[in-house]
Amino acid sequence: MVRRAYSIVAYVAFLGVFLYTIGFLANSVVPKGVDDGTVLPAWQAILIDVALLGLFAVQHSVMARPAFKRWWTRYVPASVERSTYVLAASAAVALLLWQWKPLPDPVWSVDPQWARATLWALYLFGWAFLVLSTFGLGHFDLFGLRRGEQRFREPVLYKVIRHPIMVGFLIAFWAVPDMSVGRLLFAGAASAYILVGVRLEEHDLKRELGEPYERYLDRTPRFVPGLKGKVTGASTTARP
Ligand SMILES: C[S@@+](CC[C@H](N)C(=O)[O-])C[C@H]1O[C@@H](n2cnc3c(N)ncnc32)[C@H](O)[C@@H]1O
Repeated sequence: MVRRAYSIVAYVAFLGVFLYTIGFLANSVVPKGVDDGTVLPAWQAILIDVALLGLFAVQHSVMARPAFKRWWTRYVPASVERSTYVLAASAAVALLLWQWKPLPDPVWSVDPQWARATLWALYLFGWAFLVLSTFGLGHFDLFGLRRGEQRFREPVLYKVIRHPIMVGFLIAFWAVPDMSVGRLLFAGAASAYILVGVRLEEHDLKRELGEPYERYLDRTPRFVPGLKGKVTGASTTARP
């Protein structure tokens, strides 16, 4: 009962932070957007923002490593491991949203109304696409509400690319009509983290899921549909 309540609290925390982030990066609806707040000297703002992004990256990657999971499930019951991970990630993002220092100088600003509307539509599409993708992998397992077994899955979007959730984030980070220096720092650093993070994830999944995932790596591109040819028996068996 207590565990159930804990996992619901973690999920609600994630949902709150997630929805706030959509408004934060759009500079609308929420009280403090990415370009709002006290403007500090640029070097100070950059130091603080990079530290906040770094904290999230360390939390997210270290706590996801199998060795770390083995170690801390000696202290945290395995049944709440995922919820604790979700809670820690939500706390790291909440801290970032709260303490983020703006660098509001414009980098680009798109003028024609139709282009602005298209970019906003793409922005919302990115968020919707990533939410949809989570359901393919088991939304409630991913966010700690249910404890499913770790097994290889290849739902529809994952047949086309290996990382649709990350593609959704990348679209949402870059599809923006008004790009400030601060927003660019966020998009650049978060994108770099995604490029590293997916490699770490693939490395772990190869070990955990074995051959089905190895074959999957061979036949399915990372981010861009069609970049790699469809699998042939030869490409799979040629792998040492
Ligand atoms: C936040 S999700 C991101 C998944 C993927 N990188 C993406 O962008 O869609 C991370 C979790 O998905 C799991 N995962 C990723 N690909 C998977 C697959 N094909 N089958 C099963 N689990 C997978 C990983 O083990 C990890 O726990």
